[in-house]
Amino acid sequence: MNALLFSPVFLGTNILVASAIICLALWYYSRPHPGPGLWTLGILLLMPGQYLTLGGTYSASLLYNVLSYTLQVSGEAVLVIGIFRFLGRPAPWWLVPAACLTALPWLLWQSQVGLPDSEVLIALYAFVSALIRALACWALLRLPGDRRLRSARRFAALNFGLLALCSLVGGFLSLLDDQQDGGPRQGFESMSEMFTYNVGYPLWILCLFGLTLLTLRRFLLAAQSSAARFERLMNITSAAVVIVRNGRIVDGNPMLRQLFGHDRAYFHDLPLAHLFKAEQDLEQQLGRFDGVPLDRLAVRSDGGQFDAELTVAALDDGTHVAEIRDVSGRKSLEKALRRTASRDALTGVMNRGAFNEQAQLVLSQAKRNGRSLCLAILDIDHFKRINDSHGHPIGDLALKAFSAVCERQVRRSDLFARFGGEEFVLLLSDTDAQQAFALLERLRTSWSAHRLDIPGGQLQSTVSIGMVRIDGEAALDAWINLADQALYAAKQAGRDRTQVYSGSAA
Ligand SMILES: Nc1nc2c(ncn2[C@@H]2O[C@H](COP(=O)(O)OP(=O)(O)OP(=O)(O)O)[C@@H](O)[C@H]2O)c(=O)[nH]1
Repeated sequence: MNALLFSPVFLGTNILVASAIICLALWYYSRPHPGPGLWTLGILLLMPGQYLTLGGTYSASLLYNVLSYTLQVSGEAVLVIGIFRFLGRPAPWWLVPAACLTALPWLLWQSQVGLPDSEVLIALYAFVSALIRALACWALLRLPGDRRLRSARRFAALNFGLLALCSLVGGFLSLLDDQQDGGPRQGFESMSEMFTYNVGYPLWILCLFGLTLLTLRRFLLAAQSSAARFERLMNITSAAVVIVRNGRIVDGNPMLRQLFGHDRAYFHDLPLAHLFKAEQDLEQQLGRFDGVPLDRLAVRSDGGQFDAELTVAALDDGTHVAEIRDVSGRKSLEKALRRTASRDALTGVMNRGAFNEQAQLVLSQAKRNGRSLCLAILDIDHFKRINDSHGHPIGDLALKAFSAVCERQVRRSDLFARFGGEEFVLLLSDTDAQQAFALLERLRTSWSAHRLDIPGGQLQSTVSIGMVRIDGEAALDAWINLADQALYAAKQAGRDRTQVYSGSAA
């Protein structure tokens, strides 16, 4: 028992347990990168193979010997396959059956001689493992891969090379052991085992250290690459990016200085909210709107303001990353687009779509407040004749002039729009029928008095107007229809007049 407890074999197997734990940790922390998982598997195969040889000798059972041998060579092979995978190469799985098949010559020899010879098997294992370890050394030295891993690879290769040499020497010592007096020996009595555990295992620990170094170096390189990518991204992005801790700026990219016009020192420890106009409790908002863009008015060093989009996202170390984008160009474009979409292209007054939208609002507000409203449709008389006798461009000029005459006279709160062709609509807020009639008459007479300068003379025209007082629950279309009826009546009555709808809306 004492011999077992102090046996170097026991020490060796326990070193393998520790190695398996280390490789397991390497695998866990480097997932999903390949390599350490196979190293762990290799050691897990080596361990039972080694335990089977506990006590320094193989048993007389053939099955026991073969099982122990194949477990150990498979473990060595899987470990080397792990190195191939770590270096990003395809896994040479053929190595496992090839290593196991090396037991065949020994089995054949045993079948001839009869008695199993453990020292010869140990020697065979030593020679085969020397080959496998030499392959690991070659792979680490020669296989292409990330140049930045070169020094760590050389270190690991050196140790695997030395381990391969050690296996060779161990193998020869096993054969020497075999020449000596027969019979099972304890670990202390076997030269090969003494050599393996005194030289081989320290070298194995160095190999393990080499593999750990390689993995750590890969972590470091990955972190460095990610930091370099982040830095590059920060430098080329068109947005200001800041790191914020407790609502205060810790770091920012060059665009931050460019956007706000301050030097780098100004931003250090500055509350993020100071970059914006209304300094609401931004810190609270940061928590609530994680990753949601917020519209803010940002303030430059010269006091100038610009529309900014602020997006803040929490990082896992308790800090926030904030992206500040100058969106003033986009905002003014949006404004221009909105304006274009709601305006009539020829006259510049509101178009029918925008009128319908806004008129609905005015109607519902007036209903709530009990205010009076009037709606009128204005139609230039005999407009076809203008087109026919002076041409379409002059017709366009007349439409523009009519719009200008009307716009000059209506209030800002009134809605004036071109409905299409030579037809216009006017919604008068807070206006009773009398006031509306007076205004419409003023418009009508202004237009008939207007003289439009055209090539070869002046153009004069009249307008007919149909008006209705909005005094019920009917929808907008219904009021437009009634105003249209009044307009028709005005046209029928000889044009150039304002006709008030006299019937009931119902
Ligand atoms: N120049 C120009 N003409 C237009 C435009 N849109 C419609 N028109 C013309 O306006 C004319 C409208 O003619 P009608 O609907 O017969 O009306 P009208 O000649 O004014 O007759 P009444 O309304 O009965 O007085 C048509 O000749 C259309 O081609 C435009 O944008 N520019």
